[in-house]
Amino acid sequence: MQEATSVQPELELERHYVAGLYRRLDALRAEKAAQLARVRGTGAVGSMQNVSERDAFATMYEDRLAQLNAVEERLVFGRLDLDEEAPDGNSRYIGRIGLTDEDQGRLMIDWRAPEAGAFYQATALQRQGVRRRRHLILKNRDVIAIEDDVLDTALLSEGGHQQGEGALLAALTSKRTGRMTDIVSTIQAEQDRIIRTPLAGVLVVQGGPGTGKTAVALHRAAYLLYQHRERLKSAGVLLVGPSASFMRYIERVLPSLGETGVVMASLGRLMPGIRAVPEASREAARIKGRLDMAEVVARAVANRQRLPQGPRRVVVEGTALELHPRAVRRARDKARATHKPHNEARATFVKIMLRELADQLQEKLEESSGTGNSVDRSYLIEDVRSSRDVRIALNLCWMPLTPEKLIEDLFAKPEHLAAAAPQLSEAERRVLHRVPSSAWTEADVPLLDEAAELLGTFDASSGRAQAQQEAQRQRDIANAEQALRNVDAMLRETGNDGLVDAEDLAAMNEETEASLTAAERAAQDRTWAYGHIVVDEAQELSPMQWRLLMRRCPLKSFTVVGDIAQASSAASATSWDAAMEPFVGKRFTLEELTVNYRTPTQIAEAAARMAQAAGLVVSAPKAVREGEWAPVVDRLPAGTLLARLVEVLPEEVGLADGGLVAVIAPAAMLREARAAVVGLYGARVGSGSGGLDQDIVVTTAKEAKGLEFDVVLVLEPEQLVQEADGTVGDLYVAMTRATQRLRVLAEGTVPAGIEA
Ligand SMILES: Nc1ncnc2c1ncn2[C@@H]1O[C@H](COP(=O)(O)OP(=O)(O)OP(=O)(O)O)[C@@H](O)[C@H]1O
Repeated sequence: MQEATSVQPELELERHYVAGLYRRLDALRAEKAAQLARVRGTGAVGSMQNVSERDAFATMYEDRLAQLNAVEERLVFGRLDLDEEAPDGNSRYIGRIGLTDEDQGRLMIDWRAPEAGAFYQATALQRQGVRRRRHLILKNRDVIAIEDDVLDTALLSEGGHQQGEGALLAALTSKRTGRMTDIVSTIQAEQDRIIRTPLAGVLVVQGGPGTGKTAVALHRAAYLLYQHRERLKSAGVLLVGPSASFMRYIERVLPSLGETGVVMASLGRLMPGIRAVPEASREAARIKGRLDMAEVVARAVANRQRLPQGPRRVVVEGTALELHPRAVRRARDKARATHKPHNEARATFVKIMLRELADQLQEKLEESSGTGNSVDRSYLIEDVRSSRDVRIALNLCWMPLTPEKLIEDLFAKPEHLAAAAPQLSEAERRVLHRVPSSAWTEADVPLLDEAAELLGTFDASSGRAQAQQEAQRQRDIANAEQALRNVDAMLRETGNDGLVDAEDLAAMNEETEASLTAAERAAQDRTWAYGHIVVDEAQELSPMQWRLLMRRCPLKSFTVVGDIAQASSAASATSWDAAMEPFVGKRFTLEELTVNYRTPTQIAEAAARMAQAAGLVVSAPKAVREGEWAPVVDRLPAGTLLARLVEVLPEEVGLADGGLVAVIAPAAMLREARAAVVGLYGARVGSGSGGLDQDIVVTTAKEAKGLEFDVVLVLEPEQLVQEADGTVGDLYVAMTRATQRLRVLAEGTVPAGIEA
């Protein structure tokens, strides 16, 4: 039973309490700022150890200060009144972080703490000891309204309540800003259950459009970091989304939940140092996404370990030697038997070959100088090694390679691809052909990653780069441990006794790894093993992209959210079973979200009807609210679409009333549609999720994936379908981006179902 109260005394009481919470927040901020200034003020003198300790402290205070600053908005949003009288009373305040007073008395509970679970879970049927759940609605630092869910009917007789707009509805109907906000104050029970699922294993969350999958994924990342801070802070959490504009759309949510240590990457950025563009050819994307491309890459690597056609003559210090295919094969087999990556196994190959040639050289020298005159072997090996002939010959057999070079050659040299990919038809191989130095695409990234895995470090003939990396990692860890051991000394040195409490010390213990920027290191290190990976819009991933991500998390701890019906990329999954099977078999848990929080009923139903008419199996979620408008469809004579767009746009912008308007166009129309809209609105027009002052966006369905807008205009739906090889996934996505209003402009046929 939901009630809102405007009873003045209750409101006054909450205002008073919330003002106290903000005072405490201010005090903590001032305290941390002072500690930070003091630590910085100690200067960079002293031993390395002191400097690293000071840096560790500074990072700890910076992190805490950043967290305290991030929670300003809607610091507190709930109160639970309980049956049980606890030592600190029978009310609990729920907020973004935990707060205690100077005497460690509890003022507010972190929403992720187990005791806060009932705020999201309790119902009238299963009260979980909750008598009343109160939502506090804040504007800046002031409580402007309170709204009660009374779960214990005995309380109802207290009277004085009146119906009001729910906190949830208020959140759902608010204007969009182009940036996602957190939902921490209104997480619904089915979402909360998923957010709090234990860390281990693969959790797949299927949900139709607008069911809060992205929101749930982000809150789950924050929850897991809170619950498993020690483990996840050092190993890190990776969050993967479909595009750069999507990453921009969600980037503020985790910081607003006080979490900054998550590595976020779009599919084009999963390989450090590579900034990939979308794959233009759907057919190329489909082929490159196939799992057997892993074998193709493996064969391409093996093919770079070559045998000479026949004996090859090499000259060392004026003496002619022979490189025999037989000897090369023996060395190659031994090098392969090390099971090391290509560049690292090369060292074994080279060593054996140098020995073999040195033997020959020794024999020849001894022959020419008469028996019994032995020659110093170490000189011989050096002579062989420094011979240009030998270097060229050995490189031809086993060239050190970068992943970029291997994959570039694979697609630029038809004979390389033919040898590595006999299973592809000639037509398929032609699709993959491209000129050297082409831009890397999203579909190349997993191939580059596969190649990197099989090639190993480029500078590995000496193993130097790897050794350096390992040494740096060891130094980092040693530094962190040292800093911890000397915490007491540091406290004395900086005069911080008493200001750093046990909690801070514990936090430092946990965060020292982060102070060595686990997230930054992880983002730059292709071989980093994450503690958990969250994948959004996961239906789009190709098998090869999954393979890459599985490699990044050997523990196979994943949160995977998506909607199979929205799949539109060429190599996307047709079911979660099919997507997961190659990697975890049936060992994943499938959860479903069933309520659409974004799209009003009329639009949600139109989109579902259209999808079903096209034969798509959609889990059509129940929309949580009615909209003001039914979808509008303009059927237009040929050649008039853009003129009509220019005509109706001002009306739609007016109806958006300061909110966001998106024009979603087929790729082939994008340029002219943008020109038409820019002609009207100039610099107000943006792309992706829009910029600061860009409240009108012209974009493709692919770019709009995961985003939302108050008003959506879909141009030429039939063409959107054609561009996606006749599938309606993109159109379904486009229609379900609207939070208020949808208008469809069509010169061609209007797909069945859009109109009731
Ligand atoms: N419990 C909630 N309280 C308030 N708002 C919510 C809640 N759940 C979801 N929303 C809002 O609903 C909208 C849709 O959520 P979200 O983008 O996470 O859905 P989605 O399932 O990822 O959608 P899609 O698959 O269509 O991209 C967002 O504006 C989100 O903030």
